[in-house]
Amino acid sequence: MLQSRTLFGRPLETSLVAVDRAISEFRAGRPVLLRSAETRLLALSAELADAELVGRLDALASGKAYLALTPARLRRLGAKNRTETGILAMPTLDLARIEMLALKIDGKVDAPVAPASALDDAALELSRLSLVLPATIIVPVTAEQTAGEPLVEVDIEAVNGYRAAQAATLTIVGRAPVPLEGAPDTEFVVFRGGEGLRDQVAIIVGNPDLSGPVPVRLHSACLTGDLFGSLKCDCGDQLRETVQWMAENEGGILLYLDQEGRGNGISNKMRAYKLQSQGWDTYDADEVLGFDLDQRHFDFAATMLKQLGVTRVTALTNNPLKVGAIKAAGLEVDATQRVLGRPNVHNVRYLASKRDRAGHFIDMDALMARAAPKD
Ligand SMILES: Nc1nc2c(ncn2[C@@H]2O[C@H](COP(=O)(O)OP(=O)(O)OP(=O)(O)O)[C@@H](O)[C@H]2O)c(=O)[nH]1
Ligand SMILES: [Zn+2]
Repeated sequence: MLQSRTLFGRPLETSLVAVDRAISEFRAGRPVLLRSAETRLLALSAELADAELVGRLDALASGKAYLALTPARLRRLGAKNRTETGILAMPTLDLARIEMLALKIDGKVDAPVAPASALDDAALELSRLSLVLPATIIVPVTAEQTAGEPLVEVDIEAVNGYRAAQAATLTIVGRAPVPLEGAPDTEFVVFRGGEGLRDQVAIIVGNPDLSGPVPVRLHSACLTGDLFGSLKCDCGDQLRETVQWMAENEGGILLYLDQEGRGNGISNKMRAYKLQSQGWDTYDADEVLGFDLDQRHFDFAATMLKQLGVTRVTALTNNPLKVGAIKAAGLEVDATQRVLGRPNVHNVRYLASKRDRAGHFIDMDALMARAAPKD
């Protein structure tokens, strides 16, 4: 067994390292070997497959290959009211068919959809962790068939336990004062681990009183909005206005979380934006790509807060999901406070969709009173 071997006295493989390796391999468009006690299968990202590799896997598959798809994608392909992951048999692995089912806007289910196994679900979880499209080509294999291949192998439990294990290993790796415009008394604290593929940052503004409810904002990364002032969303305004508000009041903590695109990653967010430019709303666009309303988890953010000594918070958000997640993770939420962005012609539909489809507490009249001069 791999686990009993060591590297300079360290276990050669921990489940976290195994999944990290599997993510790298998966993102590079290579098959990963997923194992349960009974079954072994090769999992390959549908988005990254090419004809040559698909041909080789087809030779190995003896007609037993299939494609695993999320309920969201299956609904978009015409499987009405689908709520479970499903698989479509691929007696021959055919790249054009894979692309039709996994990627095309006008794709349609063209064969019966069978229930997925726990291992298939883990294969899709691997694609989500890898921030590629959630559609996975699967080839069941025997140990003999892959003997000698330098495959990265990972257990189903390791994949399913990865997010929790990442949250449990969160550690502060650096902290320093970073004076900000309008908030000169600010400290950045960097944590290793958590969600996404990068480190997380806590921005402590002023000197919040940790014995009382601390004003806290969980802010998911938005490259376009936060950095470039994109007019398509409200993120940049929310980010800067929150920091400003904290600096002008009793301080607070903003967690800047590596959850670009509601956890879908920047490439999928840009695909969703392309669909939005063709008329889809923010949630329907994500569904076409195979994603649920929201991919984010916030339990690791609660762990960051606990490590900073916070037990009670005033949550600065309009998103009920964030409030629920902080409470579920064992922190007290004393109050919530709305974070108004600025509406403009480009983001008003997005804001209305958040209110109507994801239950965000957004008062459109209060918001419209703040219409930005820049549009
Ligand atoms: N998939 C997808 N993600 C988007 C889109 N527009 C913005 N985002 C992402 O949505 C997330 C917004 O996160 P937050 O600003 O933390 O907040 P929120 O969930 O809207 O809740 P609030 O706390 O009320 O702001 C960011 O990760 C953005 O990158 C979109 O059209 N599609
Ligand atoms: Zn944004």
